Amino acid sequence: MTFITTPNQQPIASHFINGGYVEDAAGQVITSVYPATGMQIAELHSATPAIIEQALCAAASAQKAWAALSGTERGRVLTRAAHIMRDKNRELSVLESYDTGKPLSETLVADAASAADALEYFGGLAGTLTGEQIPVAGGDFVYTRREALGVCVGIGAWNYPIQIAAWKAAPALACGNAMIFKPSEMTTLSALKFAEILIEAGVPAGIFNVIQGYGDVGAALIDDPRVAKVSLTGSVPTGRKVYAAAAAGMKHATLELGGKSPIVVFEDADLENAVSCAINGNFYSTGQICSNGTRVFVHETIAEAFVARVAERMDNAVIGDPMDETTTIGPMVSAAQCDIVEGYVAKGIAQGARLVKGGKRIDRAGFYVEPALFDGVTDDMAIAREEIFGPVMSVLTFTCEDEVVQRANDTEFGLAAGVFTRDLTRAHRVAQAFEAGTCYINTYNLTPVEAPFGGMKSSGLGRENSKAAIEHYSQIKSIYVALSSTEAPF
Ligand SMILES: NC(=O)c1ccc[n+]([C@@H]2O[C@H](COP(=O)([O-])OP(=O)(O)OC[C@H]3O[C@@H](n4cnc5c(N)ncnc54)[C@H](O)[C@@H]3O)[C@@H](O)[C@H]2O)c1
Repeated sequence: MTFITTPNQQPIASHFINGGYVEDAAGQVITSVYPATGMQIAELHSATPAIIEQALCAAASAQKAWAALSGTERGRVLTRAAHIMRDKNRELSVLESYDTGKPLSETLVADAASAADALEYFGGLAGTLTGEQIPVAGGDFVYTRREALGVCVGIGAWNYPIQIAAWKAAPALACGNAMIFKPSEMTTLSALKFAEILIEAGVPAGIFNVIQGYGDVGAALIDDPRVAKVSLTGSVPTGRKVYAAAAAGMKHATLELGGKSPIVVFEDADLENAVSCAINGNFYSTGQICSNGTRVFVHETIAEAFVARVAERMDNAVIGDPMDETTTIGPMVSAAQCDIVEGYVAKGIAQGARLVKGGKRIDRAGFYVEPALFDGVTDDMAIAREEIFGPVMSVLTFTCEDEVVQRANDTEFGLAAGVFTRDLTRAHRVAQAFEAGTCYINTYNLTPVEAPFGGMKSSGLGRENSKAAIEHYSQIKSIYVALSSTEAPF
């Protein structure tokens, strides 16, 4: 086994407010750990009330001037930021791999690159955001303006830190809002670099701020009357708390939450394609993806062949050093996340599922666990009902379409779903019957910025990416214009 080094990744300071780094050492310590070694790479501080106040003041005082620019001017800056991100893709990817433990083979293509896509897409859209002119009785008319909400708060999860920051900031800034972003306390580093890049591109100071902290910092931001909106990426329990806090202040909310998504493989599917997509849809990012298809329903006539092929291909996984570009499975983000996986593997076995392979903690430094494959899983088992957020694939069998659609939808979640079949009408029929925000036919887990992404049921509210995101970062004002005088009854 090769020795993995743990280079220091200490940022200039913990927070980025009003165009520069800021520190307040009185804040609770947040230790950043490299998941491949378990060793510290940085030490930051949670935001104190003084830091929170500084960020709110900066955002509130910068926002109106930013909103007063034309959309084209705002878009030009965001597009420039996209180019800078692409130029710095390797540097950002290396940092993201240190922060999350995800292999560089992934971060080079999926993290900063996706963030750059968001900046480019919403930069292009910014100049096209217009209202409409509505003729009404008597020659009068109404025109509408699409206006910014004001100060928005973004709160991130730890699995895709820079992508989450950009998926929230790009539409927010395109619409003329300011943002305060609180990364997950597990992955504090890349949002600071993202803030630096926005400044370098010409985003005015105060328009995008990063403050670190645990849940209490996120909660304090949402409660502040200067905040108009919160967008959270996180778990369902946190989503419920954030939605309740937003409701109390009558604020806008976008919630990107967890899932337990189904992949349905019919007997006529291209088996190798379905196997590839199930592998990606369960083990990419070591299974730490909200939309993963962790309930794989396979038609009973091909289930044996499907499981055998997945198991065979799992032998080709390269588990190891995230910085080695041949590595395809890195560590999990934390020891706690490994414990959760081990707990679910034990529950799966105890409840009668067959562990085909994997699922064991790997005896080495860092937070490594083998990807796990279960078959013989039934709908009532914990591994088929609860979000694990780790590399555990559960294979269930089915007999007919109506039955599998009903079982696929029998969950509190509704984030994503996939169907694999060569029958075109069945593919569309099943995709339309899925109760999920993002559905796939003969592929899985692709999230291009042009397409809406988000959940139904407990998986969330609102949509990120695409033109749909604009609705969630702007509000419409109607202005009635009278062309004649108004009569009064007296
Ligand atoms: N739907 C999506 O787009 C998407 C994407 C990635 C991850 N996720 C979900 O995120 C979860 C994993 O991430 P996690 O463990 O970081 O989630 P989490 O819910 O524990 O934390 C998410 C964020 O919320 C903050 N937070 C916690 N309590 C808060 C409160 N009361 N008020 C405000 N903020 C608070 C945390 O500090 C963190 O920044 C999984 O459930 C996963 O499915 C969803």
